Amino acid sequence: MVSEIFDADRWEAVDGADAFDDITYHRAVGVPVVRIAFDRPEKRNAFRPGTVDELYAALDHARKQADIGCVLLTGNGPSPKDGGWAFCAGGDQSVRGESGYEYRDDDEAAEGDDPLVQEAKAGRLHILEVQRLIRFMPKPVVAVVPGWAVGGGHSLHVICDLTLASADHAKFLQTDPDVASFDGGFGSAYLAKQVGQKKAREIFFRGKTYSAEEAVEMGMANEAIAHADLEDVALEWAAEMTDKSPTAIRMLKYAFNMTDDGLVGQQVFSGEATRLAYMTAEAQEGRDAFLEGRDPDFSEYPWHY
Ligand SMILES: CC(C)(COP(=O)(O)OP(=O)(O)OC[C@H]1O[C@@H](n2cnc3c(N)ncnc32)[C@H](O)[C@@H]1OP(=O)(O)O)[C@@H](O)C(=O)NCCC(=O)NCCSC(=O)CCC(=O)c1ccccc1C(=O)O
Repeated sequence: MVSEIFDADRWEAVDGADAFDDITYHRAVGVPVVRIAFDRPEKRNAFRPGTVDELYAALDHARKQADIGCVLLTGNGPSPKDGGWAFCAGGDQSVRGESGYEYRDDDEAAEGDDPLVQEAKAGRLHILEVQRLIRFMPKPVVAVVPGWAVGGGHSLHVICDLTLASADHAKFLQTDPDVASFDGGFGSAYLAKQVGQKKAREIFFRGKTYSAEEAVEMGMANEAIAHADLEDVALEWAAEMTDKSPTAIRMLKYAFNMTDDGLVGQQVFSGEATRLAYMTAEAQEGRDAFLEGRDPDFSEYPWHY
């Protein structure tokens, strides 16, 4: 069983996904959507360095699939130990070393036997690279939260484009300051854009647990959904989004990002504008003129207003 609320008839494993230990990776049947899930339910889906490597690899694979328009990011469950549900409980504190999270025991570095990584047990904080991948991915990423979203797991739901939460089991909690960690980027400052400054500071400074309904009310989740229906509804939302124009959705995501992402946001949006411009006959005339060793003739192309 992948997860109790996973409908095996609606998904098939992505080729090569069986190489993953800490996540599962599926593609929907008949809908251009993938499902990536943390698969350490006995640890409330906390991530260790290898989990982050796998998550990055799956997300990057999904990013590059031209026939995939939406990613669902979730956590498998329940825990076989106590029946508890989790989206993700953040960094695995049991492998936290002095400079970050360490590869230990069966958690192998993606680089294989790289002696620098293995011998030095270099600490990793590369969940931030995953955050950036989600942010800049040219398609919506939906956090599907079936249980705890805590610490770095809370930050992950914040960075996702949408959040759907189990009305029965989702719980949102920021423990970063309890374990002397702080996500000073999207996890906090972008959260404040969603829920307002006072509420974001309360979430971090107080460390109170919020329900799905409260998360919706304060603007950091889109909808609270009956637990048994959570994945079906997430797939319905994804199907709606992927029926729309890929270019429009991509440009909208980057437009929403741009106001908060400074020059990098402008660069990403503008890069896509350049791609669209390259598709015009006008741009092709510029290229062809260079290749043919002549002056370009743009006289046929209007100065649009
Ligand atoms: C999530 C809890 C609130 C759930 O509580 P409860 O339902 O009572 O279950 P437990 O019995 O506590 O847990 C069950 C089982 O899971 C293990 N576990 C849970 N969370 C973790 C974890 N994070 N690491 C390791 N293990 C975990 C727990 O030990 C139990 O195992 P047993 O073997 O059965 O005993 C509660 O569990 C809880 O509060 N968990 C800790 C949450 C937490 O503090 N997370 C870390 C926050 S810091 C972080 O995520 C850093 C992320 C990061 O990399 C980063 C990097 C750079 C800049 C910023 C960041 C950033 O902060 O995001």
